[in-house]
Amino acid sequence: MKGKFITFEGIDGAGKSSHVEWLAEWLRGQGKTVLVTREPGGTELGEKLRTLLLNDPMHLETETLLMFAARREHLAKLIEPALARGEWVVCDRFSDATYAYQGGGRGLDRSKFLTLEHWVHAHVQPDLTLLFDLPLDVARERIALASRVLDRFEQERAEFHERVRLAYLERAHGNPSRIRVVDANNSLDNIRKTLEQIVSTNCL
Ligand SMILES: Nc1ncnc2c1ncn2[C@@H]1O[C@H](COP(=O)(O)OP(=O)(O)OP(=O)(O)O)[C@@H](O)[C@H]1O
Ligand SMILES: Cc1cn([C@H]2C[C@H](O)[C@@H](COP(=O)(O)O)O2)c(=O)[nH]c1=O
Repeated sequence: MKGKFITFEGIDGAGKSSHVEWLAEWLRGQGKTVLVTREPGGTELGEKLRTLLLNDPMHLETETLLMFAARREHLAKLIEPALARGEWVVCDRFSDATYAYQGGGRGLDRSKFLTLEHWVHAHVQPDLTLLFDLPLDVARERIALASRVLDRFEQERAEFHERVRLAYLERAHGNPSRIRVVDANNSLDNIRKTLEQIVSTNCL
């Protein structure tokens, strides 16, 4: 049977990464072979681009093009071959993040996003996207509690992150069959029950 492509999305600190490995293990328990990966990153080149993207100031269009360059490499080297082998791919962020961060957060012209999306992966879209949604102040509190060094995006002002959140919700509204909004202002256990239910209903 064909593999599925599942992506995780949400504002910084929404709690995505706390569930990516968990979902992969749960799917393995259902007999699936699962590849876990992330964006920007996933490949050797993509991880180098990630370091630049998360640390070096750059023009908005440079940032957008590098996100899609990393994505092109990721699709060619990891995602498409894994799906072709019948494996499942669980990816921490994908193009919805460009829509939300570069589009919503920074104001990139939507037609430029659509052109790049069409060029780079018109033929591949996630089967399911889990959008972790929660109020910004809760996400900020979680990040503060984790006391980690903040990257270039995490250092952005609250208004930037509010715009990112709204853009994600707007994208979900426009793609209701692919993007499922998960209430991330909840316990890990409750979120996991929700994920099990969504994935079972939509993918298994
Ligand atoms: N449901 C939850 N309740 C309380 N704390 C949580 C919950 N989920 C995650 N956290 C904590 O919040 C912090 C951020 O979580 P995590 O790294 O999973 O978020 P993220 O969405 O992947 O963030 P980023 O995109 O910035 O990497 C971590 O310290 C994590 O332990
Ligand atoms: C794919 C993608 C990512 N970003 C931003 C969003 C996050 O702030 C960082 C990645 O960090 P994480 O801890 O792994 O979530 O990159 C973006 O702005 N645009 C994108 O397309």
